[in-house]
Amino acid sequence: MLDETTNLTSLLKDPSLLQTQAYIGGQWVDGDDGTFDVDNPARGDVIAKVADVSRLQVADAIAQAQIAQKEWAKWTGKERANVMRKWFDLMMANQDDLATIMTAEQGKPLAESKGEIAYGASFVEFFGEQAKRIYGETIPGHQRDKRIMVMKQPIGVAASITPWNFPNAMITRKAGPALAAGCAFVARPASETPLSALALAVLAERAGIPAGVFNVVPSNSASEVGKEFCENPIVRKLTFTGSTGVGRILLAQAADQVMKCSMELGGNAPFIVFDDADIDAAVEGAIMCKFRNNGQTCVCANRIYVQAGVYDEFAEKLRAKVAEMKVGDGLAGEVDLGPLITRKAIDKVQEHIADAKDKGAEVILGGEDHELGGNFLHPTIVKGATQDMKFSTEETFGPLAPLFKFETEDDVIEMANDTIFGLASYFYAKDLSRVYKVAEALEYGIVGVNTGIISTEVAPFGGVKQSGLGREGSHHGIEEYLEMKYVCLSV
Ligand SMILES: NC(=O)C1=CN([C@@H]2O[C@H](COP(=O)(O)OP(=O)(O)OC[C@H]3O[C@@H](n4cnc5c(N)ncnc54)[C@H](OP(=O)(O)O)[C@@H]3O)[C@@H](O)[C@H]2O)C=CC1
Ligand SMILES: O=C(O)[C@H](O)CS(=O)(=O)O
Repeated sequence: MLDETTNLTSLLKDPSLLQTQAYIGGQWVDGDDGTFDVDNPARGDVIAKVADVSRLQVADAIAQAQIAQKEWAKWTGKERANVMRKWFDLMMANQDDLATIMTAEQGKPLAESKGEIAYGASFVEFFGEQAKRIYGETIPGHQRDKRIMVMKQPIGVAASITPWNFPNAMITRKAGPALAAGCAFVARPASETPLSALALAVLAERAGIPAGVFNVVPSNSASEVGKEFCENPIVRKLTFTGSTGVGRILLAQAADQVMKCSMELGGNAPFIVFDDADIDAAVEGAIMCKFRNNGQTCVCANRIYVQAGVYDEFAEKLRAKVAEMKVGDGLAGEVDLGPLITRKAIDKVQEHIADAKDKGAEVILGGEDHELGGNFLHPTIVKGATQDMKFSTEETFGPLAPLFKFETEDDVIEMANDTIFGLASYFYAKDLSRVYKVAEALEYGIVGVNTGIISTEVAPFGGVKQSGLGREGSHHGIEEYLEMKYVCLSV
């Protein structure tokens, strides 16, 4: 645990994983704009001062990436796969230290951080294997003297902007397919959590990923970096994970270059419990879905709809289980819920609770400030939630579980789909006909059936409507970093 006498370095088996300089073209460099502070969300202490790169330094990283990419693309898929496997192995060998760094800067419980390191590493492993399987095709000619080929080639330099909630996996979910495809990569991590990204660079260098192929440009000015990424003609791919609002800004900025964009944006996930569900399983699933990362994920249940006949039973069983959840410093030992990332995040949750109460909801657990103070909050459950309350249209991004009561299948499908978002959705039911019909009717990119956790590298993760563009993970994920070339031969 961090305190006045214990700093982050002393908690690490390999302190060299804690880097605060930028990693550009294979060199560790100071920021031309000085440094910015990284805080520990549990205690508020400054744990590191990290290089604040300038826009010129970002441009330099892009230029170096362009040079490196031309060589990297000449490597065979197998050669790329081999160094990516080493990167994966190093991530797993250093899982404890990477997790400690993550919890120190992001706050999630150590066990969740360890889980994220394995999840993040799985994208490097999976796409390293995919590097050997990037296939083109031949197509029967349209004339007797024509032969048609289709080639898949790397798009070039990819730039990435990622959020603080998954400081490792959101980067590797992009860098994995990018590097496997033969692209070079410039990563701009969230200002709250740059240390995890820089630790990834340390291991990429050790794995033998060539200088300039993987670059990390931490900065305190997100918009300046975003503009360089969008306006620099060398960048041909922008990949973003974050809020829909910022996604819109970046899409508008990238339009001038007609840049290929992947957008993993906000969500407002419905979690539906039908009267034929296994209620105990649904309670377990709701807890995992709602309170993972303290509710700070884009796929967390944001609205929990329970059919009238089982509403009170579900509410009481959920309340009893959540009341047992332990809140505390993620580094301090067995806790279920760490701090939220900032005080601003707390204020948003409190705003949603106050709004619900003003409109008639009943708080059956939590709701008040936590005795630990700071960024800690009691997990909260409200009954009597209705569609006019703020959490029905806004992502809470915190430990608030609003319980809505519904009567019929048609009613709940209409309410669940009544949002601009379309990322993840979940429901619990046993009847096969109902399962099939509801899965078809939900307007979301992801549907979890009798499960609250859907995250895996082997499946296509992404949203519809205003939750995003493109897919990450699965064999589909690498297509985001490839261009298709049609070759017509006259023979
Ligand atoms: N679909 C998905 O997979 C995910 C979606 N999200 C969504 O993101 C939100 C929470 O994460 P949060 O970090 O607050 O989201 P933000 O969109 O505020 O930030 C995401 C990233 O974008 C950067 N950024 C902010 N403004 C700009 C800009 N004008 N130009 C370029 N970059 C910018 C941020 O930098 P800085 O931190 O320095 O401000 C951060 O690195 C929620 O809405 C959540 O649903 C989050 C994770 C995953
Ligand atoms: O940032 C997020 O919320 C992640 O995309 C969710 S997951 O992929 O870790 O489930």
